[in-house]
Amino acid sequence: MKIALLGYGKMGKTIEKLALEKGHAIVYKSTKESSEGKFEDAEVAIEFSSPEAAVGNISKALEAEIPVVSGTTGWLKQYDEMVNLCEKRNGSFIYASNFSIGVNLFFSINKYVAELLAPWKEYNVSVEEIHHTEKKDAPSGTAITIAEGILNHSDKKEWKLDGDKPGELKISAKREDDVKGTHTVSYDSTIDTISLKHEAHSRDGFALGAIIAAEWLKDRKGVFTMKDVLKIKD
Ligand SMILES: NC(=O)C1=CN([C@@H]2O[C@H](COP(=O)(O)OP(=O)(O)OC[C@H]3O[C@@H](n4cnc5c(N)ncnc54)[C@H](O)[C@@H]3O)[C@@H](O)[C@H]2O)C=CC1
Ligand SMILES: O=C(O)C1=N[C@H](C(=O)O)C[C@H](O)C1
Repeated sequence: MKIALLGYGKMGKTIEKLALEKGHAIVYKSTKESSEGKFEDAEVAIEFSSPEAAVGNISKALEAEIPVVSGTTGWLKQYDEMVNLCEKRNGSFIYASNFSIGVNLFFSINKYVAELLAPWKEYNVSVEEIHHTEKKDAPSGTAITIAEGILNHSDKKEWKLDGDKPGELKISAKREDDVKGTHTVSYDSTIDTISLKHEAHSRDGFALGAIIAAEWLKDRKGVFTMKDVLKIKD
């Protein structure tokens, strides 16, 4: 598979390493400052850039009729715009806040536990995410997906960064040196705490999931999610 990497930072470089090991070719790569290779040679684009650059990068791929996998977080107010563009161009598009298989299983476990705990009002639920200090957005895209999974089964109305008012699901965001991504859901009562935790040990899981998504998307048309790719049913 011939891959274009839109964004060649920590994730772009990890994807390049694993894609080459799997026998794929990188035919184009771009950063904020420069690019190399021929974009039009790509069979699929994998986009991990920055919140400000994501919409431009995804549009560029869809306009060129190249299927695009996007993992950039922090731009989702314009998600519907990208879905509309994909439909207009009869293109192929997957966005996921987290491409790792473990986190996508965690999303389903999270929803199951939220439903199970819903009647037990003595437990107060909250979400915590910890990431490296270079991360631009807070809370993480993954924490937002987790919060949305809880809100469907909760009296709380909305998630809020550091929220502590009734009806707010609190998300705490911490930044520590080289943390790849740790997400914890806690159900606290005066008697005990129930915790669900996912801890990424490296970026390989995110990168591998994005490559699997690109392999799956390459010959399909439409807008998809990682649940489609991994055949996960909630
Ligand atoms: N969905 C997922 O599984 C994951 C998502 N992410 C997200 O991916 C994004 C990138 O993460 P990292 O690689 O760690 O960041 P990074 O800061 O190491 O790399 C970002 C890259 O994007 C490039 N870039 C910026 N503007 C660009 C433009 N207009 N065109 C092309 N390239 C441009 C930068 O030059 C740099 O090469 C972040 O939003 C992060 O939250 C990170 C890990 C996993
Ligand atoms: O910026 C990161 O590094 C990560 N970002 C994603 C997010 O915002 O959820 C996924 C992962 O946790 C790593």
